[in-house]
Formats: sequence, structure tokens, C-alpha cells
Amino acid sequence: RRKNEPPLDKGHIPWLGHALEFGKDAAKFLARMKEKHGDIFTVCVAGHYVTVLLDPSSFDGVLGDTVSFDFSRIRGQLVKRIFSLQLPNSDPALERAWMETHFQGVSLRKLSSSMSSHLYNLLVTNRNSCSSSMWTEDELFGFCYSLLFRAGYLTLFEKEDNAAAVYREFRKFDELLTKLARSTLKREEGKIARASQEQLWELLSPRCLNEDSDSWQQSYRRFLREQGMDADVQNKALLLQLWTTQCNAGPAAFWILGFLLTHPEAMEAVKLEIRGLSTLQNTSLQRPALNQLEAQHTPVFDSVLKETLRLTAAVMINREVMQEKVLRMADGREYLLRRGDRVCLFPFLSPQMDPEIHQEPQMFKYDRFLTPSRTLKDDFYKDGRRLKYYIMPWGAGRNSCVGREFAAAAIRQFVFLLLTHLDLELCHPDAKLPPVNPKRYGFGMLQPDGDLQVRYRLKTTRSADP
Ligand code: HEM
Ligand SMILES: CCCCC[C@H](O)/C=C/[C@@H]1[C@@H](C/C=C\CCCC(=O)O)[C@@H]2C[C@H]1OO2
Repeated sequence: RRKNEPPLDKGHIPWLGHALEFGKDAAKFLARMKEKHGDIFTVCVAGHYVTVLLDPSSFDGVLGDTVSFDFSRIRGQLVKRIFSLQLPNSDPALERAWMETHFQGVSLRKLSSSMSSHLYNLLVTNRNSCSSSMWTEDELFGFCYSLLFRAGYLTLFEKEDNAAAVYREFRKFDELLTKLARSTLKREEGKIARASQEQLWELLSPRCLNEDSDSWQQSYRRFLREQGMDADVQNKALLLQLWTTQCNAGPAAFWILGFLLTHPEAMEAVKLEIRGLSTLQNTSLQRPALNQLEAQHTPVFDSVLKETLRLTAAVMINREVMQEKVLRMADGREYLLRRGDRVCLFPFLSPQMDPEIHQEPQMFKYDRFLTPSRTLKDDFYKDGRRLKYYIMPWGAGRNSCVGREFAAAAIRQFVFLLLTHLDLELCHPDAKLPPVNPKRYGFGMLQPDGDLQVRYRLKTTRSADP
């Protein structure tokens, strides 16, 4: 080590270093390293030297310096590995700008309104048969993922007749995605992943999608064409965007409902808030007008969403060190980072699960982000410093989630519609939430290992009283 470099932990296996432990359960491994070395250390993982930074007060030293820390090569490698996609001459800034305009302002309002109609149709109208007043048993994760996926797909891709087929294929692909990213697929799994990828390219191709619609998907395809990308690259890029836009909302909806069902006082508080919403009350079993719902303050639900994301959003922010760099920490310590190494922020461990920031961090407390006067609580501290980053479910900096308003609105719409129009309960009143699948740390929203059995039926009364 040179002077002032972070403590180094190479592990015992040459080149691989800690790759196996990291892939098995990154949160457990990094918590062990934090215990041993503190809030900054360097580990060897599959040939890379990765400096892990776990002090949120120091994150801006990395996120704010886009010259010394870059994501494009790491992103490019991952995209190639997972989606077999190489974007020739692509301009990430231009693509980011395109995404931003399509997820804000008028576009955002149109998308959100379309999402709301699709959610209503899938959740309420399509169940409006005689048998729908009977209880249906289901697995909550599958139910939420399928619903949010199909509504999201119909909103962005506007293809009615293959949504269910795309969802089935997507789930197969998503199951194998972490192994694709780490190149650890067994031979049989490799075949399944490639077959499902090809099937999805076909389902998303102009042959199967509506060519003359004015959908988000068509507009994105036009953007790629103008960048000089051929039809094959366009199909592959669409699968990447299908995953990016659909992989998080369903799992997030699952965790919210799972926490509400297993924490009756939280469920009661959300239902009480819904009962107070004039739009939902007045419209009885009609679909509530989205813009009216959007305008309403729902501090309890907002706190429940934040608390859920604190416990289950686990993205990793990886950057390549482009030039030798001295990283200055918030408390004045300085560390030398080598060119070619990587830096990794893992906000799930800190700030999100840091006991100095959030008391009893393993517990779901629905009002953690509420002040006594029911406004958003946003003052959280570590080492006496108020934190800018007290949770980071949407990432941060110039790669952060462009769809966050759309996602939060869709999840709120889904939960409110469901609690207003359906009776939903656990099949086994004492059931616990399943544990998380530890292999998914680093890939956005966590997914459960197992599921939660629930039953639901359409409400029979005329008043949509949750
Ligand atoms: C709970 C739901 C969601 C969560 C927690 C979430 C989180 C994230 C995170 C952490 C990133 C990457 C940040 C980084 O690399 O540093 C991201 C990127 C992105 N998200 Fe989301 N997301 C969600 C839902 C959505 C939805 C519904 C959409 C669109 C329909 C969307 C669109 C995108 C896009 C396009 C990017 C790529 C941005 C870029 O590469 O510059 N997200 N999201
Ligand atoms: C998998 C590479 C494509 C990145 C596309 C986009 O920029 C990010 C989308 C995130 C994605 C985050 C998950 C994995 C990134 C791996 C980071 C690493 O360096 O290991 C997922 C969809 C969006 O939120 O969660």
C-alpha cells in the first residue's frame, strides 16, 4: 500500500478475492468488512480493486466529481453481459436528456394517467364477474409484480395482446439476471437465459409491437434510429429499457403491502388517510381522477413508502476511478484512490440500515418519516452532521432514477385502488414476511426468497370504504 490508501482486504483466493462471498450476500459481506475496517476500505472482487465508501456525509466527494469517477465503462460492460447489447457511438448525456423529457411535465402526466387507467382495468374492471366476489388465493409477490408489470408495459409499450406473454418471459429472464451480470450461469441456465432473451427481443420487435402508435416505446425507437442504431440494436436496447422501467415497481408494491398486512397499526393509519381523501370518497366505486389524487397530501402513505424503500431498496453505485484522486472525507480524513480501481457506494448499509441514523433499523416503523404534526420528517443525523442522504432508493447524481415521480405515483395509485376496491388479507393471520433473496443486493429493489399467501375479493358494498 502507498501512504494514505484505504485499508486493503484482498481475501484468500488469488484474483477472485472476495467474489464468492460478495455474490452470495453482499450486504452481509460488506457489513463484516465495515466492522473490521470502518467506513472506507478496499476489497478485491473478481480482479477488481473496489474501494467501498460507507459514510453518507462523504458521498458527494464521489457523486459530485464526474471527471474523476465515471459510470459509462462499468455500465457498458454490464449491459453487454446481461443484454448482449453494445451501443456504438451512443451519447449517454443525450439519452439521459431524452429520458428526462419523457418522464416529466406533460409527458409524465400523460403516462401517469394512462398507468392509472390500466391499473384500474387490471385490478377492478377485469375482475368484475360473478366469481370475483369470491375469495381468490394468490401469492402476493407474483400478484404485485404481474399487475404493475402489465400496467407499466401497456403504458409504455402500448401492446394489449402480448402483455401476459412478455411478463412470463420477463420473469424467467429477471430470475437469471444476477447470474448473467456475474457470469455465473450454469450451462442449462445459460440456455434458458439466452432463449428467453431471444423470445423477448422478438416480442418487442416491430413485427410484434404496434408500429404506428405514438407510444413511449415508438418514440424511444425513433430516438435510437436518429442516433444511427440499426433494428437489432434497437430491439436489444428496448429489452434493457423494459427491465430498467419494470423491475422495481412491482417488488416495491409487494414490500409495501407485505409490511402493511403484517403491521395492522400501519394498515389502519393508511386506511384512515384514504378515508379522508375527498376524491376517493366521492367517487365511490368509480376510478378516482388521477390529477385530483395527485394533488392530495398523503403524508402517512409517503412515510410508509419511504420506510419500505429504506428496508428493501438496495442499489449499488459503482464508479471507475479515471485519474489518481485524493478523496476528502466529511471529517477531514484523506484517502488516495488509484486510477483504474473502482469506488462503490452501498446506501443500503449506510445510511439506510445504519443504527446511528435510523434507530432499530431492522424494524418497520410506518411513521419513521413523519413529524408529530404529520409533515415529512427529513432531519436525520450522523456524527452530529445533518444528512443530505438519509435514504437513497433512487440512486443519486447524474444516473439517478428518472422515473421516480412516475414510479411513486403508480405505486400509490396501485395501493389506494387495491385497498379501496378489494378486500385483501393474509391466508394465515400469523404469517411473516419472507426473507430477502440475498443474491439481489446491488440490483435495485430486493426480491423475497419465497412469497406471502394472501386472499382477495372485490368489495361488495357500493361505498369504496377501505
Ligand atoms: C420503486 C421503483 C423504482 C426504484 C426504487 C428505482 C430506482 C432506480 C435506481 C436506483 C436507478 C439507477 C441509479 C444509478 O444507477 O445510480 C434507476 C434508474 C432508472 N430508472 Fe428507476 N426506479 C424505480 C422505478 C422506475 C420506473 C417505474 C421507471 C420508468 C417507468 C424508472 C426509470 C428509470 C430509468 C430510465 C433509469 C436509468 C437512468 C439512467 O441510466 O440515467 N424507474 N432507478
Ligand atoms: C445493469 C446495467 C444497466 C444499468 C441501467 C441503468 O443505468 C440503471 C438501472 C437501475 C438498475 C440498477 C441495477 C443494477 C446496476 C448494477 C450496478 C453495478 O455496478 O453493479 C435497476 C433498474 C434501475 O434500478 O435498479
